[in-house]
Amino acid sequence: MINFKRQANAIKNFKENKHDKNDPVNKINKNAIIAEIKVHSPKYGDLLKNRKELDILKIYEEAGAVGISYITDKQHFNGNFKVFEEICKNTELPVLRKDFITTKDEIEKTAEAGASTVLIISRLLKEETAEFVDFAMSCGLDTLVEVHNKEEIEVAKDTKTSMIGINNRDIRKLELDDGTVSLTEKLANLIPKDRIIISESGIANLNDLNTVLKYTDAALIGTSFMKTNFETQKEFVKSFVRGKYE
Ligand SMILES: O=C(O)c1ccccc1NCC(=O)[C@H](O)[C@H](O)COP(=O)(O)O
Repeated sequence: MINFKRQANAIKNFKENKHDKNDPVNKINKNAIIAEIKVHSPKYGDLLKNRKELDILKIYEEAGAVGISYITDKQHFNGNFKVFEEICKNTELPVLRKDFITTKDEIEKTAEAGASTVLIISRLLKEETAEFVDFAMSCGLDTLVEVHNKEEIEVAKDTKTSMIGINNRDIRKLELDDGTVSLTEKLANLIPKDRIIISESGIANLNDLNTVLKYTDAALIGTSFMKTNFETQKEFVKSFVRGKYE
């Protein structure tokens, strides 16, 4: 029995059943998309625009996302941990907490909130990355270890993480760069195939998506989904979930 609350399992299941015409869900849901409820972008400002996070959650669920991401960092992304808890409570989908985690207390807090996955940034935790992954796993969480260059991939490979995320943006620039999906093309082949690979950030359209999905198992998308207005958001996200797969 697949536990869909576990992000790594959900992505594997999505991939394995992609071509199964008898599976009523995966017949139409072709691409594994982690959809981010992103309330603020350092570059574009307010992205929520008077909408409610839980309404966006519903739209993402109905559009067939494989998981949900939420940034709890307040300083740059205007995140709110209480909202994160509400999101976890109100969905059967696995939820990823994105933040600049540097303490084990924050990992425990993430598990207590009912999240599936916690982001572990190798650039931030350096030689402590493996220890933080082990700790998160002992709390029952999946881990997404984020990398942005070859050296960070080496760090990620030395951990037990099930998922490695290539961030197409340089997080040090706090999103004032647009990111480039060519980074995923460049780095994905350096990651062992026994890990689930996720391309994160800067995926703006179906061309970008098709590019990253040639190399990865899933894509994490926030800004372009949030910039679409409420009326057309479901169809827009659906177009990414069902998009042409080469
Ligand atoms: O990625 C990080 O290291 C990170 C850590 C803490 C807060 C935010 C962080 N990055 C921003 C994002 O997570 C992006 O919003 C996400 O990857 C979606 O990207 P985009 O589609 O370009 O909005």
